[in-house]
Amino acid sequence: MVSHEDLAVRTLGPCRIDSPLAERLVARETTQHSVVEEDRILFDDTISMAGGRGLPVEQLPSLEPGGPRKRIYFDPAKTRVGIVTCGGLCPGLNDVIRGLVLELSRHYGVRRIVGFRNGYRGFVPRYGEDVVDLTPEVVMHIDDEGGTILGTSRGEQDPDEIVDALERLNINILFVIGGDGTIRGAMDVVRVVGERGLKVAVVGIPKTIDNDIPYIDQSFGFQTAMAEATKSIHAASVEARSAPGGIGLVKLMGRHSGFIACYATLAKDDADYVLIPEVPFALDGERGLLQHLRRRVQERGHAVVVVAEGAGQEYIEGEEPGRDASGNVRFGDIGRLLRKRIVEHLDAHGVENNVRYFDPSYAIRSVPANPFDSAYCLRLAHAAVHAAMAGRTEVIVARRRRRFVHMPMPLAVSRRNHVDPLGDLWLSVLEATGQPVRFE
Ligand SMILES: Nc1ncnc2c1ncn2[C@@H]1O[C@H](COP(=O)(O)OP(=O)(O)O)[C@@H](O)[C@H]1O
Ligand SMILES: O=P(O)(O)OC[C@H]1O[C@](O)(COP(=O)(O)O)[C@@H](O)[C@@H]1O
Ligand SMILES: [Mg+2]
Repeated sequence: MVSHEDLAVRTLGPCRIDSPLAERLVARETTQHSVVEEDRILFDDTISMAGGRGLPVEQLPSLEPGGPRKRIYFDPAKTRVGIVTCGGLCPGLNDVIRGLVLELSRHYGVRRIVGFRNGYRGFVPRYGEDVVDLTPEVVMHIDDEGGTILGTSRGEQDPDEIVDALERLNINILFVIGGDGTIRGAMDVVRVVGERGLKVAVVGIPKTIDNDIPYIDQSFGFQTAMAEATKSIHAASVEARSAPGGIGLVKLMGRHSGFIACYATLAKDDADYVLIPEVPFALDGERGLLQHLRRRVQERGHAVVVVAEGAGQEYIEGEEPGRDASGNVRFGDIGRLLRKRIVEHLDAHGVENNVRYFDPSYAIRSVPANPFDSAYCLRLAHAAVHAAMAGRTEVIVARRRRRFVHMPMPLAVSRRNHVDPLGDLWLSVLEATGQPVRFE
């Protein structure tokens, strides 16, 4: 249960400097579309959850609103900013970089902005990475391309070496664009900054196509990645419907969460089965997937199976799951295993089958952001600049229930966002595919 204390935002100190945006901050008030900076946003959004706390309303857990403050902590003329992108690629990384640079330079008059190359290793001398001067001219059109102009990496780095670089370059604000690993790394940086008594704001923009960041509406890039995934599902459906016993099989990224598989299926309502890490499934047996799939192919002549890469790992034999440089699990290939088991099962029952296996893998995350994610990335970047200039630190900016908020980093990494097997998203998938609630 998230408490009031979990939502407290750290600041570097009082805001005494008039914001350059002050004249734009006309008499705002809290409405359904905006929140004044003195107000807060309730965390619970149902009567039962809020009422269940038995607390007076002002003690209910609440989040600090995002957005520009009338007074800021940093003097823009003396502020130097660093930006880093870490972890896997995600549509919109360049949009966030671009948004940060344009907001800082155009609206706050911050002139010195550098990009660190290839993730956190960009701070560490032994990698010999140069920093990149970021100006509006440099970033103006980078959002046309996928990936990140700064490069990224995985693998832990020494936070003391990162803070050494911040001190050498006299950086006052660091924006980290990354997922749970990056945010954990940023918390180590915040710890060392505090130990050294430095006044450096560290603000995160949460990133992952997996949508596994908790308590936020959706991570940027997720919508673009799932839209890209629908192309493979549609192709699988065309192939399946074009051959006797046609079976289209699509494996999608998402690591431990099945959101991409679920939403891509709902968007392109062509799939007969969706398999996700959150819902175990029996392969064999009278009520197993293979029997059900065989009957579906016999009755209908074709079928499409969408499998999230983290599903069914219990069936991967002889392969110890690897780990990447950051310690994230590297899965066995459930798509290849399913293809093998489906062909064996249908052959054994004399059912003609033509299985077409699609693994778009990196293709769904290396594309440029779609217009929704581009706009979302720009707004996240604006919120991140407002938060940092106001001296907020050890926070991520996030969109929650349609409002931009400051979420403490410890909360952002306290758990992983998963598809709820009892939730409405999974129910919609079951309704769309017609698959049984359980294969057991
Ligand atoms: N548990 C951790 N503690 C501290 N830093 C971490 C941790 N996990 C990852 N990092 C740092 O964050 C970077 C990105 O993490 P990774 O898990 O690869 O991607 P993501 O941030 O997208 O989850 C790594 O290169 C590493 O420097
Ligand atoms: O890029 P790698 O190291 O091959 O990792 C692939 C993994 O990265 C992801 O794309 C997500 O990466 P991040 O969480 O680091 O953004 C997963 O969906 C996928 O399993
Ligand atoms: Mg991660």
